[in-house]
Amino acid sequence: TSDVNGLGTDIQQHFDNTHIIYDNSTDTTFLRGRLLGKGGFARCYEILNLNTNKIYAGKIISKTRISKPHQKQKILREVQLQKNLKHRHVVEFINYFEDDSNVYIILENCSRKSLVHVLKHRKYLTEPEVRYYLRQLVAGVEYIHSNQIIHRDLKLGNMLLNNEMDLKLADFGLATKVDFAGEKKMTVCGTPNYIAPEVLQKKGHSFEADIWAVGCIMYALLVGRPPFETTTLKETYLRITENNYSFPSSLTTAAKNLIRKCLHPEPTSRPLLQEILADEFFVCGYLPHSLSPTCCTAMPKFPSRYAS
Ligand SMILES: CC[C@@H]1C(=O)N(C)c2cncnc2N1C1CCCC1
Repeated sequence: TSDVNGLGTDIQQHFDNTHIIYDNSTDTTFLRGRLLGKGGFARCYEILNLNTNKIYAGKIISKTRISKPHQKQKILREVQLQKNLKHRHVVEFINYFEDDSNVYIILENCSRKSLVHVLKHRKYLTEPEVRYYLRQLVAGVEYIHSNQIIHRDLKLGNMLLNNEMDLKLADFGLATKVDFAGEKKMTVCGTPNYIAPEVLQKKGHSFEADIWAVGCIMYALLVGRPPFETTTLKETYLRITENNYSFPSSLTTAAKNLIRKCLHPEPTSRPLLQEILADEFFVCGYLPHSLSPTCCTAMPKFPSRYAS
């Protein structure tokens, strides 16, 4: 392939011009690139903005798949929630447009995929790495909660990494806006991965459901598997309602204590986001302010003066 638009042939080869996407609302032409994966109704692709030569991630949903009004509403609500959010640790919403056959959601590109991929390579992470990722996750969740939004599907697959290894919170498909102080949501349309007991039991839920998920994420990053994982969904749900999980002996006391607080069955007994960052786990251990991309595939050796 010749270097037609100065991108360099290594990137150029990802984009063939058989898939041209035109956004007439901004008079912008995109090339559709390689498939990144599927999420819900959407097929996700790298896409290249030919006006700016910048690469984005595009969620492309065929209109045939959202023929029923409530399905289109779901997409529009996701866009509505995400489009006004602007934070270093929340995926940036770029644009939404439609053509005859698809709707398009253009988002910030996260070239290093998600923490699912990191854990696939690494099995489990060191405590300093977990502090590094959790600090950014908590910052992003703090921001969306301050905008009255509950994410409701925090999980490793929605924790994406850009080229600089910054964590970006993604996928507001199950998110909801709290309309008044003290409002309790009664239902979720979809199945959250790290679902909290109060959501399962339809007792009314709010921001605390995201804290439960942060506890599940912290456990999964340190142990290499989720706290309530079993072979069937029914058994997993039973363990969640029974609060039945255990720690491997490898975990430090500070890590176990923080996870235990986040996984408290009573939502109001769980820590606030600010309390998580002030917890002994964070304060009494080394928190790297940057992480090499090699940590996606190999265990880092932190300077020995930073014990754990
Ligand atoms: C486009 C969907 C999703 C996403 O939201 N962003 C921002 C993203 C940004 N960059 C790469 N991938 C992204 N993904 C992946 C695609 C498959 C699963 C999640």
